[in-house]
Amino acid sequence: MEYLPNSYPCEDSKLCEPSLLVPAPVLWGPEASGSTVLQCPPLPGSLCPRAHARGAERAGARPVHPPCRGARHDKPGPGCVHVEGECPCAARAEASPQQAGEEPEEVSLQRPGVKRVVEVGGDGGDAEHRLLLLDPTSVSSPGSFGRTETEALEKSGVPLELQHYELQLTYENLKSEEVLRAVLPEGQDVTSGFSRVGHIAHLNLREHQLPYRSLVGQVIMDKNPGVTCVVNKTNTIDSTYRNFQMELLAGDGNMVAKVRENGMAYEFDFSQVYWNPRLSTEHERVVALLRPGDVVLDVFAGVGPFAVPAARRGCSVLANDLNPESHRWLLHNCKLNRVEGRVRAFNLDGRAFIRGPLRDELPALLGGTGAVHVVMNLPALALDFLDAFRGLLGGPRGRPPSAGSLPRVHCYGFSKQEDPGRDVTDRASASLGAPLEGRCSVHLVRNVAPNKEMMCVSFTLPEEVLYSGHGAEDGAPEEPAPKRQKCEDTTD
Ligand SMILES: C[S@@+](CC[C@H](N)C(=O)[O-])C[C@H]1O[C@@H](n2cnc3c(N)ncnc32)[C@H](O)[C@@H]1O
Repeated sequence: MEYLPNSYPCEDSKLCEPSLLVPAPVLWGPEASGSTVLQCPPLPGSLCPRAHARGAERAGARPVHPPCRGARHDKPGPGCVHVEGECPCAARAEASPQQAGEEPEEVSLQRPGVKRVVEVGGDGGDAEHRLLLLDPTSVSSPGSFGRTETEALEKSGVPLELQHYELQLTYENLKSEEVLRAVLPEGQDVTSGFSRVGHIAHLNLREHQLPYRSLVGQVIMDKNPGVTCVVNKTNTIDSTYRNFQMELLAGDGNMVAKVRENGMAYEFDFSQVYWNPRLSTEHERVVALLRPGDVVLDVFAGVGPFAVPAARRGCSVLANDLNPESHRWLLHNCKLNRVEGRVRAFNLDGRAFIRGPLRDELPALLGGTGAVHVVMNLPALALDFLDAFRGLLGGPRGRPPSAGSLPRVHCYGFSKQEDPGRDVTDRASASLGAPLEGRCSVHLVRNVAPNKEMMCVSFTLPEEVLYSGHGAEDGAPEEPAPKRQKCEDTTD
């Protein structure tokens, strides 16, 4: 692949039209019988690492391409074979199809705005033949075809030969990684990975990428239909409300996102509240535990991803959040999903909510027919809030005989310990003042960072905690939580 002299976009955030000359392998065949010519063009290693790697693996050697360059991604990107122990990224490698012994992926050239089947010799040329353009990153020789493809070609009488075809690509036809690789200084991470919340793409650029932030933002917006706003998260997170601090890289700056999760619609100002698309499975898991008629007490409700679907399932919900913006959008989302009749929303500190509205309602709720679930998703701090349940319904008489089943608590916590399950169980026990071992279940929610897990510990609130005569003082915790704290993890 060769860059034309005018093919480089300018380096100051404005892109001019780059164009590339790409010798793409071509499948050549008569229209009817599909006779095919395949010939391997010389492939430049930097642009087709997969093809090189595959050849090398076939020959029993190690891949010859540089390991993947993405600084942060969950799995190797296109054209990238992750080399365990060599990749600079923290990727949890998934075997490539080739490594897993599967058929290689689609071999025809797939690029936006490029026709895969072209006339031979231009319009009015050879009426007998058509060219099928192949992806040079997948096909380097006839041996690149998988068994199914080879059999199909043989069956159609297509000889295995490759032809060269010169293809002129413009900015429109390039993928974001290719554009960024062309415009960023050599050796620079080509990070085009981002998370998406509605129309907003959010990145987490590293220090050395910041000089190119506007350029990266523009390319991501151009290359991803529906993205009209690109922001960069700064490395700090406001620990009180868990919303990101962010700067606008490209686009209209409209921060009000509209998303769907597990069949529910949500709207919120992404710059003001917490929202994490990676929690959708966890929200679904917990909501699946609920039955119509149950009661949900959501202490750190955010904009409603537990509360709204729980209400839709037929539960009554008390949902609380300290952030006035979360509270506002929670009310909005209840209306949006027509469940406002089942949700009562509060704007209190979690401890005040537990020792206020929750305590007031609990005796009546425990005598009811439905189960009572308490959800506490503030993983950095929630385990510490469990002491608010000590002696919550305590008194000289203890538990009244008429009290029904005790509440089921689902409390989240981060752990960096070798045994995160034991760690969160021990911390929950210490906070409650009662041992939970053997009386709880622990669920791994997700890996948040290297050596950092998000866990959920679920248990029935022990009677000796709820009805003990010695309650934690009402109001503020004994040691006030820091107002702001630095957090290495910017995703929660
Ligand atoms: C990690 S988010 C979880 C939000 C939502 N439950 C979810 O699953 O997406 C934690 C929420 O707790 C709220 N919060 C933080 N500190 C709080 C406190 N002391 N009391 C009540 N809510 C608090 C934040 O505003 C944020 O919305």
